[in-house]
Amino acid sequence: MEVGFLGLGIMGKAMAMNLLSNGFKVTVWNRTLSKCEELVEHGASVGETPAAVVKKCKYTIAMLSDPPAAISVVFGNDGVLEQMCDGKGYIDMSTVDADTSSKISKAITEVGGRFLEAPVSGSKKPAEDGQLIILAAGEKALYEEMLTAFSVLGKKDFFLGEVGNGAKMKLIVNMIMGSTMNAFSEGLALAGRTGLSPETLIDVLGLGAVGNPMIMMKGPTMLKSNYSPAFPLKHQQKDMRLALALGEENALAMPVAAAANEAFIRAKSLGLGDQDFSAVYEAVKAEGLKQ
Ligand SMILES: NC(=O)C1=CN([C@@H]2O[C@H](COP(=O)(O)OP(=O)(O)OC[C@H]3O[C@@H](n4cnc5c(N)ncnc54)[C@H](OP(=O)(O)O)[C@@H]3O)[C@@H](O)[C@H]2O)C=CC1
Ligand SMILES: O=CC(=O)O
Repeated sequence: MEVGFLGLGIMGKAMAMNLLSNGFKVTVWNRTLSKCEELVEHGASVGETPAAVVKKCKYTIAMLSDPPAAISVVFGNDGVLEQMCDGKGYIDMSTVDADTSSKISKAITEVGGRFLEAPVSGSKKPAEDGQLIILAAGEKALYEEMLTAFSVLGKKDFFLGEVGNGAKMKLIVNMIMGSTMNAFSEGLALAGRTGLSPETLIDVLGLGAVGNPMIMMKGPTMLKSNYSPAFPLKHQQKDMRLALALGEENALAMPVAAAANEAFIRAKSLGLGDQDFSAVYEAVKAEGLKQ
């Protein structure tokens, strides 16, 4: 199977690499073209523009940072739409809101193309290990044609119906993740303030129901102030913002998520946007010191 791949950030690079090592022919493009080099060493071809990739490939996957990036790669100069035509499939795996996804879907299908949104849950390591959870929605037949690729990229896929449902599910999952990370950060900070050992807190959590995989994996690195990015904090804040907008559209107040979003915004203003999202712990500690 030959696929195009647009966006070689933390996730896209790992996903494209997985496809290559499982026998797919992959043509890659990235805004910063130098990031294609490592993939080329592993057998990928390079498309000069998103349009060139779509021209060459029947199926093109995108993994881009946020709604403006997803929109610009489709609608911009030399963008996806310029070569989209009958029978070609576009699979957007970026985390965006349902409106962005619907706008892209409409434009692609209006020129005869086929669209699937397929955001993923799981971070850098699951992407490297082909263990993502894929939340697909859109054209069912295209979903079925992509199952071979999804079985390489993920451990489980869900087909959730109409365009927008994958985006919504992903934002809800990440809203829970961001809120949990904040509660955990406050717990670590409070343990420290009260003279308890944060390391012991993690041990205690690990023995009970509250010690989820995220806490157990991130806790020890947070205590070492190691925030090497697996999931960049700026993307987690984007997801909180989009989830809060989804809450507003559906008349649901989400004060816990709103408070977590504020903490991520504070962390960004401390220059932590490109660090791992667990760096919100630094913002929690800094805020605590002010009081
Ligand atoms: N990291 C993670 O753990 C997970 C991330 N996600 C989601 O996946 C997506 C990608 O995440 P991740 O790989 O971590 O992000 P990165 O920040 O590592 O990569 C972002 C990618 O988007 C590209 N990009 C950004 N802006 C533009 C633009 N205006 N035009 C064209 N390309 C652009 C970047 O290109 P360039 O290299 O030129 O900057 C890069 O290829 C995000 O939506 C994120 O929320 C989902 C699950 C897990
Ligand atoms: O979107 C991030 C993730 O870990 O999933």
